[in-house]
Amino acid sequence: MKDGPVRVVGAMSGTSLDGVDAAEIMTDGVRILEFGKTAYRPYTDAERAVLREALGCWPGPGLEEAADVLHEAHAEVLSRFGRAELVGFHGQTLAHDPRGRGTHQLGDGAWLAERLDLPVAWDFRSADVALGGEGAPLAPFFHFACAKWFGATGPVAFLNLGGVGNVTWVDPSAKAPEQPGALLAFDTGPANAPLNDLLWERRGLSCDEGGALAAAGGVDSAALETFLDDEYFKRIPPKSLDRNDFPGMRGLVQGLSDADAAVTLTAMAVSSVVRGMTHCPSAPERVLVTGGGRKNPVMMRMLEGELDCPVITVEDAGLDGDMLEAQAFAFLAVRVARGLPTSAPGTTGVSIPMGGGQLSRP
Ligand SMILES: Nc1ncnc2c1ncn2[C@@H]1O[C@H](COP(=O)(O)OP(=O)(O)OP(=O)(O)O)[C@@H](O)[C@H]1O
Ligand SMILES: CC(=O)N[C@H]1[C@@H]2OC[C@@H](O2)[C@@H](O)[C@@H]1O[C@H](C)C(=O)O
Repeated sequence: MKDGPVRVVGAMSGTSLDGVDAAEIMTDGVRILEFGKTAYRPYTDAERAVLREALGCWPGPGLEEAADVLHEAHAEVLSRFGRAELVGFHGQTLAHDPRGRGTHQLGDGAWLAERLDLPVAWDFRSADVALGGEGAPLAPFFHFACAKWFGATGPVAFLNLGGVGNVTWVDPSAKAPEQPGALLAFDTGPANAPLNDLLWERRGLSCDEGGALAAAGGVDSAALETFLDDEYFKRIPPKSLDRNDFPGMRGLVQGLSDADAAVTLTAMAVSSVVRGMTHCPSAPERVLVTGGGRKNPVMMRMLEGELDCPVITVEDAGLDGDMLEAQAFAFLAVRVARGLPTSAPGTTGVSIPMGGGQLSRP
C-alpha cells in the first residue's frame, strides 16, 4: 500500500443483528485525517432470522445460508462507495469464548476481496485470542485516535451501548495507544441484546424504541441484585463477553410484566456499566456514549443519574455514534496492512502489543 493517508472503508455487523454499518475514513492508521461517507444496510426480517439461527455456531457445515446473507449484504452496502484503497471487514460474531473454543466471526474476506476487486483486511480477533488475549474489544485503538482528533486534554471514556456494552478509558496524553497505561478497555455487560430479545419474544418488536416500554415500568430490585452478583462484575479487566453470556437474565425477569421486565433489563445494562467504571484507573472527565443505546432516553437518564461525571453522546464531540465501529474497522484495516499493533495488554489482556488480522488481495 502507498505511504501516507489512504481512503479506507470499514464495515461492521454488530451483535444486535440490526444490519451492516459501513463508513469511509482517511487515515494513515495513526491519525484520523477525515471522516467520509457512511451507509447502512438493514437486514430484512428473513435475513435476521437466518443470522439469529446461526448464533452460537462454530465454524463448520450448515452455515452456508448465513454466510450468503452476510456476504451479499456487505457486497451491496460496500458497492455504494467510490473506489477505496482498502476495506476493513469485521464480519458477524457468532460465538466468542476466548478462554475455550476461541472466537468466531462469520465472513470470508477472501471472497469479499474477489467480489469487490479490492484488498480486504479481516479476521481481526483470532490472532489475539491465540496469543492469550480476549480478542475484544478492538475499537479502543480507534477510540485513542478519536480522543486525539477532538483534542481531549484529560482522561475520557467511550461507552458503546450495542448488543453488548463496552468501555474504553483513554489517557490522551499518551504518545501511542500501545503505550502502557494509554488505554483500559473491557466489555461491561449485556446492553441492548437481552432487551431486544425480550421485545422480540413478547411483542414481535426489534427493540424498545425510545425506551417507551421501560418508561412505563418499575425496576425489580431483587432481580437486579441477583444479576449484579455475577462474578463477571468482580473480574479485573480486560475481559470480554459473548452476546448470550448471561443466559439467566431471561429467567430473572420472566414473571414480570413487559414494562417491568424492560426497565429491569435496562437497569441491568446501566448498573453493569456503573460497576465497570470503578475499574478505570482514574475518573474520566467525560463519558462519551456511542452505539444504539444512546438513543434510548431511559437508559441515558439512568446513566446520568448513576455516574458521577458528565455523560454526553459522541455527537457532542463531533463524532458519529452510529458509525464509530465501522470507522474503527476501517482504521484497524490500515493498521493490519501496515503491520501496526491492533491490541495491547490494556485492551484485550494480550501479553504484548500485537497486530492481528488477515489481508486478502483479489
Ligand atoms: N431509537 C432507539 N430506541 C431504543 N433503542 C434503540 C434505538 N436505536 C437503537 N437502539 C438500540 O440499539 C441497538 C443497536 O445498537 P448498535 O447498532 O450500537 O449495536 P451493534 O453495533 O449491533 O452491537 P455491538 O456494539 O454489541 O456489536 C438496537 O438493536 C436497539 O436495541
Ligand atoms: C466478540 C465480539 O464481537 N465482541 C463485540 C461485541 O459488541 C460490543 C462488544 O461485544 C465488543 O467487545 C465487540 O465489538 C466492538 C466493536 C469491539 O471489538 O470493540
